[in-house]
Amino acid sequence: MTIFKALTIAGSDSGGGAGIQADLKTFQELGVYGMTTVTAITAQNTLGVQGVFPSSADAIAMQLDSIGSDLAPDAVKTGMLFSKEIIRIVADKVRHYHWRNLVIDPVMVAKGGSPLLQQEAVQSVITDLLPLALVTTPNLPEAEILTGMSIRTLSDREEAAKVIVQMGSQYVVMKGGHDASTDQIIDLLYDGENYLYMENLRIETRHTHGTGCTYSAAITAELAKGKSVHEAVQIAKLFIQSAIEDQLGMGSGHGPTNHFAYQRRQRGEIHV
Ligand SMILES: Nc1ncnc2c1ncn2[C@@H]1O[C@H](COP(=O)(O)OP(=O)(O)O)[C@@H](O)[C@H]1O
Ligand SMILES: Cc1ncc(COP(=O)(O)O)c(N)n1
Repeated sequence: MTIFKALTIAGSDSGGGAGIQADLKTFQELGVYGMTTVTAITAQNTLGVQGVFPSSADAIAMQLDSIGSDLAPDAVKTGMLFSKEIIRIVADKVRHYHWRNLVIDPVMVAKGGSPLLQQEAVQSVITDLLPLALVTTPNLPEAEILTGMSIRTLSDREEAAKVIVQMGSQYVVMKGGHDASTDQIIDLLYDGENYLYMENLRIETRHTHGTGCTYSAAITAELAKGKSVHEAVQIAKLFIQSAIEDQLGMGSGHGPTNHFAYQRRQRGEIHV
């Protein structure tokens, strides 16, 4: 049996719902061997981010070299990258090791409002990282910051996706969870030619900590197994829907999603 390997380059979330922890749980649930490069340690729980401690440049470069020189990942994702310097190192190593199947989740702000990317680093995401990306997964506020556009209508979303593809990402998944004006959540997948809309009813819950991390990790895991981007995104969508729907109810703030739920559903242990 071949076990495929995926690498997450992201921040650690002590609360276990987002970041590296969400990514590894998702890889494991989807049958993919997970590896990590920790870009920062965050002290974090369901109430917010209490501290951010970026890793040193050497620590990041050496983790990437340890993996690159021995354990060739089949797919790679990035999450919290925090600074220009970290982005530059990551981009250099991705190029050096010829890592394909790169998923960029352009994490900027935690749900509670704490910055996870310095403002001055946004331009580095655009110039250093997006040209290397197979898939970029911005939420609506991130898409606005990357493109400088105000995104109100569906045609604004299409236009912004086009701009992100022009910046170099081959595919864009624009996540619609932040559009509070409707009960219908609309994610958009753009491949440079066609737009695919994926719609679902908003699940009423405050437990959405780590949704973006989990979704992009599921896409990465499926790409590692050799799935096409369209197949990977569709499986990831089912994964995140199950994880949001089957609530764990942990913590007194915005709790984690349920990484067990997708497999439990596949095994028939829970029903929609
Ligand atoms: N309340 C919800 N009900 C159903 N799906 C959701 C909900 N919130 C987010 N999602 C889905 O979770 C994924 C992450 O979306 P989003 O919350 O927009 O991104 P982020 O976590 O990066 O801010 C998307 O596929 C989105 O459609
Ligand atoms: C270390 C870390 N990385 C990313 C997020 C974003 O979380 P979300 O997936 O909810 O946008 C987070 N809160 N903490």
